Amino acid sequence: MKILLVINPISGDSDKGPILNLLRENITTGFEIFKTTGEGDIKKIQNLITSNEFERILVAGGDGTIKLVAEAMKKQESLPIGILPAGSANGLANDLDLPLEPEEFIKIALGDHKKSIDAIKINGELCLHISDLGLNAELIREYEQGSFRGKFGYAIQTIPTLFSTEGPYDFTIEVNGETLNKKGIMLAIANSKKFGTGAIVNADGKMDDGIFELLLFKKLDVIEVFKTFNKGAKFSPEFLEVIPSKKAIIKSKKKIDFQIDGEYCKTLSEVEAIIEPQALTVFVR
Ligand SMILES: Nc1ncnc2c1ncn2[C@@H]1O[C@H](COP(=O)(O)OP(=O)(O)OP(=O)(O)O)[C@@H](O)[C@H]1O
Repeated sequence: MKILLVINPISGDSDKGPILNLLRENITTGFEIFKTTGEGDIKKIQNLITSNEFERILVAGGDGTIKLVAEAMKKQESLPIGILPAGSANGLANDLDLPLEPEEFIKIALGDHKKSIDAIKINGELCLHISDLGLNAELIREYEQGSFRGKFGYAIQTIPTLFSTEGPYDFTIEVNGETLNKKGIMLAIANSKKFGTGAIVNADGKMDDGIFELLLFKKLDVIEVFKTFNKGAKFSPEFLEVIPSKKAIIKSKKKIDFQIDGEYCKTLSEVEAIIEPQALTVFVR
């Protein structure tokens, strides 16, 4: 079997050496390695895929690295991806219920049980997991500018960001044939049940149902935020409104911070989201 391994050396601030050693023990036929550099990776991965006959791609990194690979495969037949969770949050792996022990996730990534999952095309970019406009994107912006990576980095940025947030924001949402005017501190576009941190905000969301959910968070409420640790929690409609759809256009007069799959993008005032059914195949338990 011809395998390409894409490794992100900086993701999750972790040493990928132990994963590499385990892969060498498990794949006796060898594999090609591509280390991401943060510059032009999509094009380079695309060239590698088109000039080789790989049968699967293993990805050692976080959601951002999986997204690079997914973007690289957009124009050709998609290869199945074996996820080796090695990011700070590993939101997609978490949502797919992949284990975090290298011996375990390598077994799955080299196995033959796979499933197709949807993606969301947001302003032309792929979102595999969850994106949002507002508070969480502000937090990610501060985190990326800070000097700490990993979950500690997120935690340390939370308090100052909560105090300096520019929300609440006024959103105009064209969805399901209606135009809605809504106010909120954050509007997420979710293909998954959870945020990368594990907070369960969309318990009914499925990654293979051909729809996404718009999640409008109306205000900060500590009790409701604590409920996100609990799988079966029902949120107050004063805190969270859920709008399932296949397509939405979100507008705001004020430019708002925006993130896709845990990566800060920029501030913008219009977002178009369209579901891409079965965009990606991944190995699962
Ligand atoms: N060698 C490198 N140096 C700097 N940046 C890199 C390098 N390789 C990849 N990147 C950048 O890393 C980002 C992807 O990181 P990824 O999301 O996989 O890890 P993470 O942020 O630690 O994890 P998570 O998304 O799970 O929180 C991309 O923006 C990519 O351009």
